[in-house]
This record gives sequence, C-alpha cells and structure tokens, in this order.
Amino acid sequence: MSERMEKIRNFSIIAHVDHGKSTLADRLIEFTGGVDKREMKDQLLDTLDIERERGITIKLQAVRLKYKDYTLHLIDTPGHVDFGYEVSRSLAACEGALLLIDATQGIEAQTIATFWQALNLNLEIIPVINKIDLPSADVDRIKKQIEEVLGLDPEGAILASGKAGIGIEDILEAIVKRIPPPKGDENKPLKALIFDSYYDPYRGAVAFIRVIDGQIKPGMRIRLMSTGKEFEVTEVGAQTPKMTKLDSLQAGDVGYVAAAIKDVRDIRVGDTITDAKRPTDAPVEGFRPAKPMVYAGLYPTGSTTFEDMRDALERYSINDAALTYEVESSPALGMGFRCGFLGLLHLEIVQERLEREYNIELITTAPNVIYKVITTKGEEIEVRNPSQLPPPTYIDKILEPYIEASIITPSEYVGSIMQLVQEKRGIQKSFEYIDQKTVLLRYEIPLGEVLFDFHDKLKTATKGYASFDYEFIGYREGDLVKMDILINDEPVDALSFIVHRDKAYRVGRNLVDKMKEVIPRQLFEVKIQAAIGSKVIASARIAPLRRDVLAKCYGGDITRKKKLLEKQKEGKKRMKQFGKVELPQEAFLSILKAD
Ligand SMILES: Nc1nc2c(ncn2[C@@H]2O[C@H](COP(=O)(O)OP(=O)(O)OP(=O)(O)O)[C@@H](O)[C@H]2O)c(=O)[nH]1
Repeated sequence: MSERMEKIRNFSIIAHVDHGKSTLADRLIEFTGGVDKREMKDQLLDTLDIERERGITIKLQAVRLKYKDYTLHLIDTPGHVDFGYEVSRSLAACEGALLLIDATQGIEAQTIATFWQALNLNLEIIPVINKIDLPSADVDRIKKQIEEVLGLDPEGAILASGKAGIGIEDILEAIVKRIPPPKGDENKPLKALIFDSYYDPYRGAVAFIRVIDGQIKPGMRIRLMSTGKEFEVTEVGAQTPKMTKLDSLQAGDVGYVAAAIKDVRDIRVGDTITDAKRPTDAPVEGFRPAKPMVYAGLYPTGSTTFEDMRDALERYSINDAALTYEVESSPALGMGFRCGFLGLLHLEIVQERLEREYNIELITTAPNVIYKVITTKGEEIEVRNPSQLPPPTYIDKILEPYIEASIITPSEYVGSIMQLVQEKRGIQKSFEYIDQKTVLLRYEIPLGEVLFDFHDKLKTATKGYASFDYEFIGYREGDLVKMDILINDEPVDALSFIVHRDKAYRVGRNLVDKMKEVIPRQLFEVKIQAAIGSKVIASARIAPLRRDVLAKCYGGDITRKKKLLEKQKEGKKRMKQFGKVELPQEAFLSILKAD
C-alpha cells in the first residue's frame, strides 16, 4: 500500500435522529480547521433550506478534513428510513463509523438498524456516548447496552459532547488509530463508487464518489457501468467543506466529479464509474436502481396548469433521481401525474418544494403502496393506483409489501404497542429486553398499514418514547378489497383505496365521518358514501349552507366584506372542484386518519 493511502481514513457518523450527528460533524470540521465559527453557519452539512428547517439530513456529502498528517473523509448519511439504500452506499464508501448514542436516551431503533448496516459491510465501529454534558446522562447504562445489545467492548466507547466540545480529540485519535486505511490499487483501471449526487447549475450533475482503484482526472473519458453512458470529466475535487478543485482523485480518496452531465438521473447512487478506455473488469457490488415504495397522484389546482406542473416536475427531477412520474388522467381530477417516492417523507419534501420553489398549486391524493395482482389467467400486474385494481372476477390474489419493523420502547408501553400493532395486522417476531427498562420488539407489518397513521399513533401510545425503524422484506398475499368513495352518488376515482376486508367497515365509517368534517358546507346538500363494489357500507350528509352569509354584509362595513371574501379565497387554495362540490386537500388525505 502506498504511503499516501496509509494516511487516509474514510468514516461516517451513524446515529438515531437527534442524537447529535450534525453537531458533532460541525465540531469535527471546526476542530480540524476547515472553517471558522463565523463561516460555520453557512456551511453546515445540511444544505437545503427544508432540511435545515426540519433538522433532517437528506443529501449526503463528503467533507475532507486534515488531522495531523492524515486526510480524513467524513461522509454524511441521511437520517431517515426512506433513504436506507443511500445510507448503505455511503457506508460502503467507508472503512469505519462512529456510532453515536445519546447518553440520556440510550440505544434506539435507528441505532440498531444503522449498526447492523455498518457491521454487514465490515466497518470498524467506534461507539461514542454523546451529550455527556447533560445532567441526566447515564453513561453506565449506555455502556451496558453497548455490550449487551450490540456486543461491542464498552471500554472502547468514547465519552463526548458535540455541543460542549468534549472528547473531540479522543474521537479524532480513535479514527486514525482504530479505523484501517483504505485498500485498493492506484495502478489498476479506475473503479469508483457513486454514493450521492446533486445538481449544480454551474457544473451540471455532480457525483460524490469513493475511488476504489486507479485515479480520475479532468479530461478523462469515463463510463457509468450500469448504463454504459460515457462523459468527459470537467472537474474533480473535494469539499473542504467548500467545493475545492483538485488535479485528481486516487484510490482511497473521496470527492466529487463533474462531467457536463445534464441529468442527475444519469448518476445513479450505487453505480460504478470506470475509465472508458481501460475499463475495470467488475463493478462495485450492491448496485440497485432506485425503486419507489409509495405512489401518489399529484394534480394541478388553482392557477397552475397541467403544463406548468409538467415543466416543474421536469426541472425538479433533474435534482432528485429518486422521484419518478408519469402522466395520469383521473375522471375526478383531470390531468395530473402519478409519482413514485422512496417513502412518505420523500413525498412531503417533493410536495413542499414544488409549492415553495416552483410556485405550483397542487393536490395530492392519499399515498398508496404498490400492490401486485395475480390474475385468474396467471399474469402478474403491478397496481400503482388503487382505482386501477382489476374487477374481482379477474383477480386470483392480491399481494402487498411487508416490512420488518423494530420498535424500542420503555417497557411500560409494551401493552399499548402490542394493541396498536395488532390493529395494523402486525405479526410479532421477537421480544427482547435490552436492559431492565427497555424492550426491543420486532414485527412484520404490511407497509400499507404503516402509511396509515402509524407513526403518530405510536408516538401517542408511548408519549413519544418509542423509536421505530423498518426495512422492506417482500410481498405477501392479503385479503384486500377496493373501497370507492361516492360524492352525491358519483364515484371519485382519486379517493379509492385498498383495505383489508376485516377492517373495511370500520375504516369506511371513520372515513366518511372524517370527510364530513373537512368538506366545507356548500349551497346544496352533499352526500358522502363508502362502497365496496355496489354495496354502500357507510354514508354521511353535509347540510347545505344558508344563503345569507354575504348578504349580511350588504350595506355594512366594506372592509369586513373584503375580509370575508379574502378568507373565502384563502380557503380555496388547495381545493379541487368535483362536479359542483369543492374538495379541499384534507378530504383526499382523510383516509390516512381513518384507521
Ligand atoms: N446537551 C447537548 N445537546 C446536544 C449535543 N449534541 C447535540 N445536541 C442537541 O441535540 C439536538 C440534535 O442535534 P443534531 O446535531 O441536530 O442531531 P442529529 O443527530 O444531526 O439530527 P438529525 O440530523 O435530525 O439526524 C440539537 O438540539 C442539539 O443542540 C451535546 O453534546 N450536548
């Protein structure tokens, strides 16, 4: 191994949400002199506004730090279950990981999930007990958990506080002493793993890479192995944390590559970059094309036209390779798009950014998972829109996606969790005390059930003390039926959904009640019905509005009248006209609260 490579360390910080990952990362950058305090604010690892507001990291990036005569690459990982594949690719670019545990909280669901991911990739794991500055920190308890739950030597754990700057040097020392340098061969043909990408208006689509073998420099012709597409490198560099140009990136290095690539979808996370003239014989293992898990319809409303929306989606998806969309037309909502997302958070982010950054007014239909139907002819069809479920006579069986969920909770809430999971058709797989007062539960649950308000209910049932993480485990048969919603006797296709037969009556009943609450009164009576096939199972009526709301203002105060009209206009936002009835956004999402 070259002397240069011996002085490189590549690592990530993995942790449950809020255990202090960003704060520690900032502190490491600050300590190693990357930036001074004043600059810090603008250069936090989280760059997008929405991420910062929500305190969630979505885009991973890689920062090069200098410590003594070592070069450290700190690779950021997204902290949400929607982005599990991205996390695994970022970890694949590392030789080690800091496993951060909040000393006041202890091990939580995501701690274990990311720990397993890192372990499966053979990373050197350094446990860090964080937030020891807090009076309620219980270091002994955490040490015990580290030993008993993770099977790691608790003596190797570092005590730290990112906030108070405690243990920062110990962490850096552990990184250089305990994490091995990268393996690889500078003289072999180029082999580089893509672990993230973003769109830069000046550079085009930019890939974040870990070079495994060989080197990459400007002028070189590169090939992306999953598609065979070729590009010429215009720039390579590293984030220090500013984007800093370099002459080359070599085996063991982490950095960015720009190659006048117009579309970020050409840069697939997990793909391998090689030299087009002298290609490597095999790509890095583990590539998987991004696969949406959740679909929803997005429809233009207000002054936004279908064309505006198509244009915005086109521009938006240049920067988000995981979003898929196709034109869909709904009898109720007109022309719109069926979009595929990695998960619910991803959906929310897309929706918010389209509204805020692209000024799009839109309505989203309730998200649904992808169902698989085996027809009586033995064909398999993917159903991404519940209204397109074939009629029962064509269906042999319906399959739905399942997840394995891990829930960590104080033991007093186990009873309420069991009840909740049972309502969600979960099957308990294991029950394990991780210390005297904390339990780890594993369940298999249909993913569709988790979309329906699981998170909030879990929070309520455990006063926010339980943590939750999951992974996809495959498709299973379910006794599922399609439920249609009728407004004034007309079915609204965009409100159809698929539900388990045993719960259909309860959900149908709750749904019409919820809709009754959110649909504003109109000048005529509105009838809402839930039906399976031709059988109506629940219905509700909204009494008509009295005609004299505005009349009252005539001759009266003009500003009051204006206010009233403005208020009505505001209320119109995110509404969709269905026949004569106006349906607000909440009506489309009522199903999420109906279980
Ligand atoms: N007392 C104390 N608070 C800390 C420490 N580190 C972080 N915090 C606080 O804990 C909260 C979460 O910290 P972050 O660094 O944003 O956590 P994170 O793990 O990056 O969160 P995500 O990006 O959402 O995954 C913030 O309010 C921090 O100020 C620490 O060492 N001591």
